[in-house]
Amino acid sequence: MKPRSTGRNTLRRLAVPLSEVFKVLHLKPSVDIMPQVCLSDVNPHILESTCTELREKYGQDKVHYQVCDVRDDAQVEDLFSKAKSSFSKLDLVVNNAGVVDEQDWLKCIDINLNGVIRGSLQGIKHMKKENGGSGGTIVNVASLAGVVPVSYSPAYAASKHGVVGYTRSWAGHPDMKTNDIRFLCLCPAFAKTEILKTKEGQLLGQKMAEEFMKKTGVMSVDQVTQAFTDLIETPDNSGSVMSVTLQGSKLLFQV
Ligand SMILES: NC(=O)C1=CN([C@@H]2O[C@H](COP(=O)(O)OP(=O)(O)OC[C@H]3O[C@@H](n4cnc5c(N)ncnc54)[C@H](O)[C@@H]3O)[C@@H](O)[C@H]2O)C=CC1
Ligand SMILES: CCCCCC(=O)/C=C/C=C\C/C=C\C/C=C\CCCC(=O)O
Repeated sequence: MKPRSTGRNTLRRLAVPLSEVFKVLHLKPSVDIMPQVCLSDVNPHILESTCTELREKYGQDKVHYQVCDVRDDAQVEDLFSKAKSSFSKLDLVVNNAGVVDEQDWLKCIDINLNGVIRGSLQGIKHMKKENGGSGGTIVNVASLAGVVPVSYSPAYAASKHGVVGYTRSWAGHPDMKTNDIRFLCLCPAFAKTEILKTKEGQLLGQKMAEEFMKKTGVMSVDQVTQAFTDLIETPDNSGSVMSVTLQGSKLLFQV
C-alpha cells in the first residue's frame, strides 16, 4: 500500500490487530515505502506463517506480530501498547476478527462485537492527542449481515448490526473530530475465505445458508480488498459504511 494521503491521515505505519491481514484483505504494500504493521490473530499458526511470508518479502523489521484473543481485555491492551511503543504512533487499526457460531452465541458476540469495541477503544486511546497520538483511522469489519436480517445466523447478524451502529456512533462523537480520528465500516457479502467452512451445527440451517449463498454468489478476496482500499483512501469520510457485493461497492451510510 502506498502511503498516499487520505485527507487527514497519511498511512505511513499501520498497526493492525487483524486476523491474517495481508492474506485476508490482500493489502499490497509497495516495497520501497512499506508501512510497518503489527498483525494479530488468536491462531498462532496462521499468524506465524503469514508473518514469515511477509517478512521474507518486505523485510524483517516491517512486520511485527503478536498472538491475541480479542475476547481478553488484557491481551488487547498489551497488543496495542506494544504496537504503540514499537511504532511510536498508530495510523490505522483494523478490527477484523470474526466467527459464525449460533451454538456458542455468547462467544460469537464476544469476538465479533465486544472484540471490535475493545480494539476501537484501544485505538482511540493511542490515537488521541492528549496521549501523544495524532489521530488516525479505525476500520471495523462488519458484514452485509450488519444491515440485512440473516435467519440462519441471528446472533452473527446481531453482532454485525452492533458493529455498524457502534462505528457510526463513534464517528459522530465530537472528540473524534477534535482528535482527527476517523471511523469506517466495511460490510461485505460472502467472500471466499475460511469462514465459509463454518460447520452445520454453528448455523441455524445449512441449507438456508447455501441457498442464500447461491443467490448472492461468492466474491473474491481481491474484490473486498479493493473496496477496503477505496474506503480508506477517500478523504473526510468518517462514518462511512460501505457494502461490497458481486455487483460492486455501495456507500450505505455517511454517519
Ligand atoms: N468471508 C465472508 O464471507 C465474510 C466475512 N466477513 C467478516 O470478515 C472478517 C474476516 O473474516 P474472514 O477472513 O472471512 O474469515 P477467516 O475465518 O478466514 O478469518 C477470521 C479470523 O478471525 C480469527 N479469530 C477468531 N476468533 C478470534 C479471537 N477470539 N481473537 C482473535 N482472532 C480471532 C480467526 O483465527 C481467523 O483467522 C470477519 O469479521 C467476518 O465476519 C464479513 C462478511 C463476509
Ligand atoms: C448477507 C449475509 C452475508 C454474510 C456473510 C458473512 O458475513 C459470513 C458468513 C459466513 C459463514 C456462513 C455462511 C456459509 C456457510 C454455509 C454453507 C457452506 C457452503 C459451502 C459452499 O458450498 O461453498
